[in-house]
Amino acid sequence: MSHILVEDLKKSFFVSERTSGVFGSIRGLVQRQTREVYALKGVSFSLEQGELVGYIGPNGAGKSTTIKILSGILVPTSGKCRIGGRTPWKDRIKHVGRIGVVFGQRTQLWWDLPVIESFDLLRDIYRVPDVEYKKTRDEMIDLLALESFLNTPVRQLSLGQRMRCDFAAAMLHKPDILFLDEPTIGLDAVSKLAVRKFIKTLNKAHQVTTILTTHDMDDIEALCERVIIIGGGEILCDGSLAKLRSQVSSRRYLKIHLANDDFFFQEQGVSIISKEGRTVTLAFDPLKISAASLIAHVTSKHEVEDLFVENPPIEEIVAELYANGES
Ligand SMILES: Nc1ncnc2c1ncn2[C@@H]1O[C@H](COP(=O)(O)OP(=O)(O)OP(=O)(O)O)[C@@H](O)[C@H]1O
Repeated sequence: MSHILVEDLKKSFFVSERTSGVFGSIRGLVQRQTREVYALKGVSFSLEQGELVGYIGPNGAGKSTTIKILSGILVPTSGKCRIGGRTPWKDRIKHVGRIGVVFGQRTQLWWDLPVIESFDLLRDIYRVPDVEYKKTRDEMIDLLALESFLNTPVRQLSLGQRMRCDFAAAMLHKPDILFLDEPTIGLDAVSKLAVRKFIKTLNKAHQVTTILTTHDMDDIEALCERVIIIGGGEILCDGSLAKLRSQVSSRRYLKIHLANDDFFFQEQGVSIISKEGRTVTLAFDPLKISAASLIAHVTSKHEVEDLFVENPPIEEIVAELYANGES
């Protein structure tokens, strides 16, 4: 049985509309105009225990609405959602004991309290037995190297330190599901790598089913074998990064470092994307010309110092999918 099962989830909101002008304002006082906004238009997916999935989409796509429904904060307009055999918004109290949430943009720790006291408060809120609490807490302190700032008030921590504490806080009640919302936003390169390593460890060692929402495609490439893309309240693609690439285009790039400045090349299915100094980038369709024949063509006509075949960056693929979803 799937750990998370979502079937044809729909959610709409009614938003007030204001008519412009004085008459519009007066009419608005007596007769409120509303408009229905569809945040989710029938979203379906399922996740097995221990899966780590990237849930991505442009602004306003419906990511937060989905996560709020999955956490039991919002009730959908229609559709089904079962997590560990429970319906989140119906069994809310039991459900929140099974989930952990980390927001890159805000903390669940108490700003003025030392980190360790925030942890103790969370133990009381989630009613974690003391022996179990100490075991998990010490494991997290170790894994995330928190020892040196456990007695520092949260407001005095750097963003990287705070994020590590937030991860520990989310794990203290040993959830089997984690919702991560932009967990690396604003972090420096070293802290980003540390957070990604920790997410991987948690996911593998504890079999925590993890849904990661992010706009950072490096997070996705580093962490997710599977990606679900949502756009305009609908699922645009669900599968591996390889599937995602093949769904959009088979395009590849050949980057060439030339031995001298001159470059002239014409071939069907090949276009010159850029030429900067002696570095030329060609785009080609491997269904029309193989990388091997293209390289043979180029090297028969030009003296080449080095060359690489590259996939389009994942940002480019995702942007194309978002654009297709809008059209
Ligand atoms: N409480 C609400 N009332 C009215 N409309 C809402 C509400 N919450 C979300 N929406 C609308 O639903 C749509 C989806 O919003 P949602 O916040 O789920 O998107 P998102 O993918 O999380 O976007 P972002 O990346 O910007 O956070 C948007 O059009 C948004 O304006």
